[in-house]
Amino acid sequence: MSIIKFEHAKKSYGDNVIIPDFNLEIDKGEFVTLIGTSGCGKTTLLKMINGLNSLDSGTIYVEGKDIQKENLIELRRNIGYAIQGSGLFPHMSVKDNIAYVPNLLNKRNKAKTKAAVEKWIHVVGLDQDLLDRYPDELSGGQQQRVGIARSLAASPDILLMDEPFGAVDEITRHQLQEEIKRIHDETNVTIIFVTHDIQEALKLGTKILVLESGEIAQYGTAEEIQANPANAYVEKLVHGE
Ligand SMILES: Nc1ncnc2c1ncn2[C@@H]1O[C@H](COP(=O)(O)OP(=O)(O)OP(=O)(O)O)[C@@H](O)[C@H]1O
Repeated sequence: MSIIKFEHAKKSYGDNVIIPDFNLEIDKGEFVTLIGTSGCGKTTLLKMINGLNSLDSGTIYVEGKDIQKENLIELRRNIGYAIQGSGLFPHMSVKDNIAYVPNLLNKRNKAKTKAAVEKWIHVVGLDQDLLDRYPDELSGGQQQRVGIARSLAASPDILLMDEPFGAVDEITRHQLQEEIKRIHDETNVTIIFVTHDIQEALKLGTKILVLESGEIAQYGTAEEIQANPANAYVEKLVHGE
C-alpha cells in the first residue's frame, strides 16, 4: 500500500491555480526529491500533505486515511517537517527544541524523552555539549542539524523537508546529504525533500519528482529520468542546455 496517495488534489490561492489536478502514489520508504523551477508549487504541494494547506478539491490519503477527515494535530505528529533555516524555537535550548514533540507524546516520561534527545543529537552528528545552548549560539549548519533532529525525534513515518540544506555552505551541505541518506537507510522513514539543485535531487532521491507548473513532468528513478527524460524541460534539467 502506498503511504501517500493524491487523488485529483487541487490547490489555488485566490484565482491563481497552483496545483490543478495532482495524482500520485508514493510507496513507503521512498526518498522522493521534488524539483522544479521557482514558483512551480513545490512548497505548496508539500504543505498539502501535512494539512498546512487545505485542498480546494480532491483527496490526499496518508497511510490509507483521508487527511481531511483526520485530526490535523494527530496527523502532524506522524509527519516531521524540516525547513530552510531550521525553524527552531529561538527561546528554547537545543535540548528543549528536540524534546518538544517527544514531550507531547511521552507525557511525563522524562527518561524516554531524554533518551530520544540523546539518540537524535547523536544521529545528526552533533556533540552532546550543544544541548544546553540556544539556537543563536550555533552555526547555520548546526542549527540545520538540530532542526533535522527535532523533526525526526518523534519517529515520524513521513518526513517533509523544504530545502533543508539551502542556507549552508557546500561542505556542510555535503555532510548533511550523507547524514540524511544514512538516516533514511537506517530508519526507512519516507522522505519528501524539496530542492533547487538537480545534483542533490539525483544523488539523494530513490525517486525524483519533476514538477512543472504544478503538474508532474516526470516521476522516476535518477537512472530513468536521465536515460529517458519525459520532455524538453526534464531533458534540460538533467543534461543542461
Ligand atoms: N499564501 C500564498 N498566497 C498567495 N500565493 C501564494 C501563497 N504561497 C505561495 N503562493 C504562490 O504560489 C506559487 C507557488 O509557490 P510555492 O512556494 O509553492 O513555489 P515553489 O515551487 O516552492 O517555489 P520556490 O522554489 O521559489 O520556493 C507562487 O506563484 C507563489 O507566489
